[in-house]
Amino acid sequence: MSSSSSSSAASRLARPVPFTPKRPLSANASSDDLTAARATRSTAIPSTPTILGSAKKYKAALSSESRARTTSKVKPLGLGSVPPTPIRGQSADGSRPKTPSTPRRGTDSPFLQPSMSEMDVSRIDPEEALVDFQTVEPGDVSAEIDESTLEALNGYGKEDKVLVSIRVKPTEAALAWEIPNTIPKSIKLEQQYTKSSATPPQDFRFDEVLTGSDNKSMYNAVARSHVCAAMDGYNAVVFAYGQTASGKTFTLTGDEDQPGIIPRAMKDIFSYIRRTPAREYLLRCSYLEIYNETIHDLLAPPSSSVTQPVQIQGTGANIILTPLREEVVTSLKSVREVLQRGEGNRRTASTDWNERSSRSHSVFRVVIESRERGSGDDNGPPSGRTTPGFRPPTPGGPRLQARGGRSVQTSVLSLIDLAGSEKATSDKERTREGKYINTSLLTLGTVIATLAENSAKNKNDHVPFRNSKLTRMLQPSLSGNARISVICTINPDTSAIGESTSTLLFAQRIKRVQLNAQKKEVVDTEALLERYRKEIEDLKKRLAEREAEAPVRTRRLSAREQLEESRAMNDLNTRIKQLTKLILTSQTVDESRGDQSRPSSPTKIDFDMSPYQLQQELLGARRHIETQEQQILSLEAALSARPELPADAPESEKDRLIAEQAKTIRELEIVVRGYEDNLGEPLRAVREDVEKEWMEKLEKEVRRREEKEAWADELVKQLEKEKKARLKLEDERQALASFVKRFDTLWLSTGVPLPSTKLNPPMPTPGGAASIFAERQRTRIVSSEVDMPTVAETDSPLRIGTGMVEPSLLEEEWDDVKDVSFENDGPILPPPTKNGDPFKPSGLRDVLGERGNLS
Ligand SMILES: Nc1ncnc2c1ncn2[C@@H]1O[C@H](COP(=O)(O)OP(=O)(O)OP(=O)(O)O)[C@@H](O)[C@H]1O
Repeated sequence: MSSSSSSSAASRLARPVPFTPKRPLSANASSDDLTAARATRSTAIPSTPTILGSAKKYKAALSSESRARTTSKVKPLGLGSVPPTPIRGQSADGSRPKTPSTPRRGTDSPFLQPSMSEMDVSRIDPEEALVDFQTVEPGDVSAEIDESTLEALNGYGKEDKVLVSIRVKPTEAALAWEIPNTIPKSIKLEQQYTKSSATPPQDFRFDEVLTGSDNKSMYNAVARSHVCAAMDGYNAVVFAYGQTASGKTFTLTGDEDQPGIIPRAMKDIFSYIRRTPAREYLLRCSYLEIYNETIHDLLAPPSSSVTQPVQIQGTGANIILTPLREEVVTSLKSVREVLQRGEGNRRTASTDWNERSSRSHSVFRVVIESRERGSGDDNGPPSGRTTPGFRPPTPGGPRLQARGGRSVQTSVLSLIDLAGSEKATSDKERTREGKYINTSLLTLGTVIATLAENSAKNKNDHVPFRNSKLTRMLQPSLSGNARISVICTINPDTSAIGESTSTLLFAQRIKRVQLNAQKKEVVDTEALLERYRKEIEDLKKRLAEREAEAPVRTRRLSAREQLEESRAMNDLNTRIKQLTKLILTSQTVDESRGDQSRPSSPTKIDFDMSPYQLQQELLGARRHIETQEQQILSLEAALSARPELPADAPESEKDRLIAEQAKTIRELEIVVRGYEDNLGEPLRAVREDVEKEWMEKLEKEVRRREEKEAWADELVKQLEKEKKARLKLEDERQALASFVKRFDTLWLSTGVPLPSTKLNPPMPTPGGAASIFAERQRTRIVSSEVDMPTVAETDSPLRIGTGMVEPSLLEEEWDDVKDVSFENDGPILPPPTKNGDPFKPSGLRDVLGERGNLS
């Protein structure tokens, strides 16, 4: 690069970039043209955002544990720094009292069983949690989100590709990259740094190429549309990828002067709520990091996060992280508290390149639950919507889900700061971390490459999501069900050409990944929002009952009991107020701007349900569907039983009634469909679990059977051999018997009386055939006990009683026995003749034959 071009490029890169409109029709289109083009491409945001969600089952628990780890510094946050919130009842050592979790459906109110209470918001004093979230980021006026901005931003909702942007870090050093004015949103290596000057440097083109330090324009260009998509019901993921020290954390978190994507996104979320009066919201945040391939919950107390790492459970797109703490946030103040706590727990360290390098991948997640506000939400207990156009057949008759019929839309916004790829460092520990970081980034690269290849060639090759925790966790999003924006950060120095090129190649690959994010409508009565609503309803009923009984009761109570009674009623009141405050509406967001009294309410949610619990949930949901179907039937009956309109009724009146009826039916269909969708996930999960369990059992049985068969074959063989050996023994016995008989006959024929001591019977001698035989048999039994699987007698094709084992020799063993000897087995002496003459040997040999015949 020449010095003049270098300086001009440097000034271009260092210059803050103004808001960059996305995807112009042509390189020189005016901004008005662009806005118009985007507006036509996008769908107008409905005044009532569409309903979506996935049924999440969880146990909720409010908790106020928020001890920061002492090992790491707290990075400055974009939301400004505030002193830690003092908490009433804090102990001397700074630890806060632990609050148990919310009782599950069907349990009594925590106020009736204080010791069992799992959700005690009353411990958080709103007065002590005061915060002015406007002071966090003066100048960034949330009112910027107006209808037209939203429409324009939502243009990206129609995209099925990942939004890929490059952010070039400002630098004082010599630049190796240029951003040509002629080709918009492109970047290329200066000619002089390409290896072969004959080849022109490659132009890398992206959705955005950003320079400078202005985080606001960066956020508007690459993340805002995705935050709005998440508020509109789509899952959305924004992540930063790049070499170490290239500016990922600066992009995601930022600093006090330039807040990054996370604080800006949270502010937009609250703005969105404020400008959406028709809906009410519940927001939950979680924050985790993947360090050396272990997932740590950054919001859990440090000790428990170390001892209890977060596990990824489930398969495919249905993964669950457990145990993972989620905290309900109701204001920017509570968000900031959560962020500060999580940031404090992140692992950072000084490396050769970055004084404060992230040594882990961090994921900040916001679960957004929302639903239409019911007619009874403002005054008195919510009673649900009365079906439009429906006149109940009986007073107070069927209503559309007074207890949980309104659809709840759930979406997740994930903001991810990946650890930076790096070379080996001078520090051993950093090098070890670096290996894990590089391996998981490599896996991410492979996964993206395979996905891109699959999309391009319409293939279905195996994607190695399971090769790292990061890709496993991102699997649902990368598989398509999320809108994704990736910001690839590069350091344009000449010293980092290799790393920057590799980042740009990664960015090019991810651009080819196909997405298909969907919204779906579900009726999720288990959603926390719904549970809060239900609990409020129950509590109000209890309070009303107590109040009605109060005049009679108090007359019977002692002074102390009266005091307790009034305390209990106070508790009920406080609880109702607190729960009501947790449910955000545009009205309460506005109120909280004014009185700043919304408490921060950390809530623990964990997702570890056993298959049994899941099945119970499933049964409950099924019963609910049946009820719904009954309701539909009775509603349809009621509709058809309606008095007909008089013939002379105006057409407009008829049309109105028809439209109302059609709407009613549509709503009922949505309710049922929602339940069916809702059931889909748990059903699949349960089926997969059951199938897996039975497949394992089956495989085990097959293995056992094969082992048994092999054993049985072995026994049969052994039996055959024993049979042969026995036959041989029998022959031997018979030969011996016949020998004795002939001998006796011969002796008798000599006329000499038989001596009183006859020929000794054959006895086993040590080392002889019988003892070898007994020894072999013993060894066989012992070895069969060791090697053979234990099989019940009834299982075995052969029965072997230990006491019944008779000595036997296998054929080859028998052959080994060279000498069959008997006790006193000396030479057979001829019997003396009557007159004392020696015996005639020839006759005897005739009778006996060769001695060898006996063996
Ligand atoms: N666009 C930018 N404008 C101004 N300063 C920047 C920019 N990008 C990065 N920096 C500065 O560069 C330094 C390193 O940035 P940062 O910590 O964000 O890098 P990183 O990619 O997150 O590194 P690591 O992967 O090691 O965590 C910080 O001091 C940051 O303020």
